[in-house]
Amino acid sequence: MTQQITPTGPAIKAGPAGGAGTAGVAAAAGLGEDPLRIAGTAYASRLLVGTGKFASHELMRASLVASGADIVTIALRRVDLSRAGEGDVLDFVPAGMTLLPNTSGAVDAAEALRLARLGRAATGTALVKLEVTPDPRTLAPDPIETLRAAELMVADGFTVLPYCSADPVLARRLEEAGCATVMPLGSWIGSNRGLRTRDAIEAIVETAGVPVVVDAGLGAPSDAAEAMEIGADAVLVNTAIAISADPVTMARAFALATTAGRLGYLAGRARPGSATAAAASSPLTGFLGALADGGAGGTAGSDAVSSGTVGSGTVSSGVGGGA
Ligand SMILES: CC(=O)[C@@H](O)[C@H](O)COP(=O)(O)O
Repeated sequence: MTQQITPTGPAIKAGPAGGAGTAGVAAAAGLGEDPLRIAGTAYASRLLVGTGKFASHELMRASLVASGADIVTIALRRVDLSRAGEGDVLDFVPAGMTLLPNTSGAVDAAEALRLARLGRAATGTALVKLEVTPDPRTLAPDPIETLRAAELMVADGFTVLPYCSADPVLARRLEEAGCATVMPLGSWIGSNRGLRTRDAIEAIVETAGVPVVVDAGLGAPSDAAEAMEIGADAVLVNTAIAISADPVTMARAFALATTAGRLGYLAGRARPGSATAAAASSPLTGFLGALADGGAGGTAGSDAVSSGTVGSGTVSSGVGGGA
């Protein structure tokens, strides 16, 4: 069962075939109270998934279920907008998932808007993942046309989630234009090269007032964890799941990694220390000496003693423990 917490707002239900779904990993990890909020709707899962490149619709469906995702993006160009035929890809999106139609293939703002309007008419959702990628080599988002399209779409009543360059200035402009998220790229779509834009993503995260969803290029679960650890609100993954040897297991792995990264971020990660010097994990001075002064005795290596605290709890460590 997917874990959309507030099944109201702009989200629509997809997939007449329905499905058992899977307990959202995020919910299972106790993150039900830490939902991802997009345009007033809360979602338990912070992993968004794409639907391209799967070997079959059935495998796609099983992978979506395994991902625990609440939001699934689908290229409007792939959808039979007339809904005339049987077995359209939409029929394999598990019930309960929120459809996020995308304008993949659009080369300018006008085309993106046209696609988005067709999609809204066919699916009933005002949510749109804006993609304007005129360069067939890199599929890099066109920042100028993306901003232009975002302004047009917002004015037309869409809830706009734009795929964009990892550029803090552009991200701010998209937010000012009324976008519901920003979705900076980790690396080129389908490249599986991971978080090549890490520094820029960190800069975006620092100032963004809308959710930051790292989209594209995340090639391994650890890439998703890294993006979440630096404060991204969510990640979107397609290729790395779809073309893996076992997409269902990989979907699950990305779900776990996304949750792990989020927990790491919430826990407040330790800052990296010196590159040239260690910092002992256990005190090296004033420890055994204090015991001797207090007359507690104890030869190193004999009794277990209490040492220090971790968080709020006292932990026990054997005397003579190293760094
Ligand atoms: C599916 C989608 O919306 C794209 O933005 C993109 O395909 C995701 O990137 P990867 O395929 O690299 O995960």
